[in-house]
Amino acid sequence: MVEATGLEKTYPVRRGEPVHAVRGVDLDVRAGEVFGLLGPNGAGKTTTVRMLATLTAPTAGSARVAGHDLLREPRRVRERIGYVSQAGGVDETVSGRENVVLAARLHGLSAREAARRAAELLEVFALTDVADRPARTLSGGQRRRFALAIGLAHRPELIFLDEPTTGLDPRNRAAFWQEIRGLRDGGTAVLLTTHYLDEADALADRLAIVDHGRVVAAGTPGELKRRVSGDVITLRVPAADAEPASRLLAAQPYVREVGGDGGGLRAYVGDGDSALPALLRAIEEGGLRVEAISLRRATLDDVFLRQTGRSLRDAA
Ligand SMILES: Nc1ncnc2c1ncn2[C@@H]1O[C@H](COP(=O)(O)OP(=O)(O)OP(=O)(O)O)[C@@H](O)[C@H]1O
Repeated sequence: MVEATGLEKTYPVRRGEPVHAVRGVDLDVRAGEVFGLLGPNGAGKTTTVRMLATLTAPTAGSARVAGHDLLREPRRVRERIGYVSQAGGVDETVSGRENVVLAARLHGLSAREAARRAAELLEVFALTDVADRPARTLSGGQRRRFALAIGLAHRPELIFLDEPTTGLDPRNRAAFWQEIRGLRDGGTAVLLTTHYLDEADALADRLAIVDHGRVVAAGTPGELKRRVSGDVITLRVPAADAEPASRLLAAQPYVREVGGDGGGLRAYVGDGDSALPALLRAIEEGGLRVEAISLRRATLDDVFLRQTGRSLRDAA
């Protein structure tokens, strides 16, 4: 669905250094999958998606999108894709239904076909009851679902969703994830951007983690987490003990990698349940003090931490 090679985007800035928003991104999104671009604010996710959706021209690189060359056949690409921006693109002055009908008409459906398609989508997204209210009276969750229906009006093979659940409450988010899974199961490929770790983990079949305009890791959530190792032991020690504690951790045969500082040292281990008591013994024998210790499974944040040295939570 998407094969991108070396995509770059540089924005010229008046009286300033140009901004290298995207610095050489390769992507491969297959039919029938939800693909996630995960990264902090400003990582270049929106710019990448806007390039793939023909909305802004790449400075360098090439891509095939939905079977067509992005640069040579942008109109063909546009016919086959849908795009839902962060803002959502719902016209507030008319009803939700009219929004969907209008989108279908714009893509060349007849008035009758457009009405039928709109009714179908409103049913799928449980919007029929609120479809004829002015769009400005809709809740945030309803508005998001209308934006999705608008993006799907012309039955695209691939839909781009930019931060689809930002601002939704947890219940609406979970419901929206189900809608997105439903799209995929119905054969529409989905490329979405997110800065939520749990969203990428729960929703993406495969993902690329982006930072400063580059892909720093890519794979299924499971593969990425396995790459980090199994479990993470986090220790808080007094500042004076941070250096020796870090050395002591690194010297343990079952510790694969050490990261962080005194505020939160991280030891990546294969099997946390057996490593934890061994580590506690080693610390005691070393005469070091520990203020807090915890064990958890590796998350996508650990993948990001390992690749960039920062936590996605702090970076976002
Ligand atoms: N039109 C523009 N002119 C100059 N710089 C821009 C422009 N659009 C984006 N940028 C810059 O490019 C970088 C990447 O922005 P982009 O919106 O792609 O990131 P993002 O990962 O989608 O983040 P967010 O989630 O905050 O939208 C940022 O530093 C941003 O300020």
